[in-house]
Amino acid sequence: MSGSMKLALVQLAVGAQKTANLSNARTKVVEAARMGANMVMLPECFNSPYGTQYFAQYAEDLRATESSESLRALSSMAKDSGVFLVGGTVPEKESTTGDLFNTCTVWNPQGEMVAKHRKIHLFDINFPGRMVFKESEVLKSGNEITEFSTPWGRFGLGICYDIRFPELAMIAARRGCVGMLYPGAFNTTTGPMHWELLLRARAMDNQIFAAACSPARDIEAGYQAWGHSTVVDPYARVIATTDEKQDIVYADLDFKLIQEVRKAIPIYTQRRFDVYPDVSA
Ligand SMILES: NC(=O)CCC(=O)C(=O)O
Repeated sequence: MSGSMKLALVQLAVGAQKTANLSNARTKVVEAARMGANMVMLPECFNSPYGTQYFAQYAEDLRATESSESLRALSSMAKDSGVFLVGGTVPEKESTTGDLFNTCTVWNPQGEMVAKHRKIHLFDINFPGRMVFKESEVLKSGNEITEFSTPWGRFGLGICYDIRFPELAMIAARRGCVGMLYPGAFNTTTGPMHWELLLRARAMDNQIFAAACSPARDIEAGYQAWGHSTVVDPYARVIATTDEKQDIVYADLDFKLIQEVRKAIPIYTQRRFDVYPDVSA
C-alpha cells in the first residue's frame, strides 16, 4: 500500500458497430498509455449499446481469449500499451447453458487475463415515467466477488449497479484492497442523484480509492448514459471527473493517503465486531 499510480478512465463514445467500438477503445487506451497511465478502465458495455435488447446480439463466448473478438482486442490493447486494463464490460454467452452475463475482464501489461467479474446485482428498477429497466429479463447474475493484484496493491471490482451494495467495497477494503473499480453506465435519471454520492460513500466508508467509468452520452440512443466518469480519493474527495462527452479522465492515486486518513479518523480500529458481525469474515 505505497507509491502512486496514474489511472485513466476512458469515457468512450459507443455506437452500434462492435468493430468500430473496439478500434475506438484501442485508440483511446494507446492515448492514455502515452499520457503515462499505468492502469486504464473502459466503461460498461464498451463494445455494444447498453439495453436488454442488445445483450444476446452482441454476446461472445468468453471461455478463451482466442474464441472472442473482444477479448483478443482487449488482450492486445493491454500488451501493446503496457498497462493494466480494466476492460469495461462485454455481454457474455455461456456456451454450454446459453446463459447471458454482463462481464468485466482485467488484463495485465503482458496481455494476460487476471480477473473476470460477472455483474452480481442486476439492474432492475422502476421509476414510473422516468426509468424502467430490467436486466434480469435477459441476464443471469454472477455469484463471485472479484479482486486482482497489481504492483500498487489489490483492487476490487464491481459493475455499475453493484456499487449500490456497500458490502462489496467493505469486504474488499477489509481484505486489504486499495481501491474499488466500477465500469458503469448510470443514466440521466439516477446519475445526477446518486453516481458521485455512491462513489464518495464507498470511498468514505472504507477509506480507499473508488472510480467509475461510463460511456459518453449518445443523445440518439434509447438509454442515455450519465457520463461523468469520476475518481474519488480515500478522504472521499473527487480528484478527477468530466462531463457527458467522450473524454479521458486522469488521476494520480497516492496510496499513502489511505494510511493518512485511517490514522486521522481511525474507524478501522474502532469497529465493534463484539456488537455486530464482520461481513468480510
Ligand atoms: N447499468 C447499470 O447497472 C445502471 C445502474 C444505475 O443507473 C443505477 O442507478 O443504479
